[in-house]
Amino acid sequence: MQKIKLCGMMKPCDIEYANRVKPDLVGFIFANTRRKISPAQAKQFREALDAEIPAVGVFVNEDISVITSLVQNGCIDMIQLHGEEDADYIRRLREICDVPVIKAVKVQMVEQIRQAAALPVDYLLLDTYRKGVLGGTGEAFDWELLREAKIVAGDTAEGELFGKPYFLAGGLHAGNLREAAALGSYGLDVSSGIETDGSKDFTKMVEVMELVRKF
Ligand SMILES: O=C(O)c1ccccc1NCC(=O)[C@H](O)[C@H](O)COP(=O)(O)O
Repeated sequence: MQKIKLCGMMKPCDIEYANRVKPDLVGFIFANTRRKISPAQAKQFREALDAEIPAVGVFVNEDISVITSLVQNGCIDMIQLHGEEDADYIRRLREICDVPVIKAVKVQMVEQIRQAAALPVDYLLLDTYRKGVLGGTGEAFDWELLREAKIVAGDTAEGELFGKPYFLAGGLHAGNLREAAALGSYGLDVSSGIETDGSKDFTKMVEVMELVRKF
């Protein structure tokens, strides 16, 4: 069954919703966007969150010491790098933090995916490129690029690209999830698609989870 990550938990009620709908992972944003939460909020959220649901900290070119402190304080269980973090940065981070790492790729061409897969990370997350926007665009990228990547990579393992399990992200919502799921990723990542007027929407979270659990 494909994993589902519900990203951008911003309020205590979002954690209550997550505990009820039980995604496989949730995301806490630490990058400078409207979804950013503080380390103190992350601590509170992690304590309130079902112990079986890993919390993924999402960062953009962050100081390694900031990430390390959040891991060591038990605020996050996984790391998602959403900026221009290179192999050297990731190696230094991994020397200190013994948790799984996801590298986001804002897909404009297949070669970017191949290069990201060569990094010392556990998972890839394919997201939408939009100039000047760090993430959470609410827009899908051209999935033809993913179909092309699958042919070029020639992986035999389900859910992998160039040997790495990958999440499909970017503009997913109840209306396009079936098509997205059929592309065969390891996991699906939804943020804007479970929001109304910029806040997480319990009804949309239920709808998305029910759909994904049926595929
Ligand atoms: O969501 C954000 O605000 C964000 C900001 C900076 C870096 C990453 C961010 N989101 C990371 C995610 O994993 C999102 O779920 C992913 O970008 C998809 O978002 P959406 O298109 O809104 O579903």
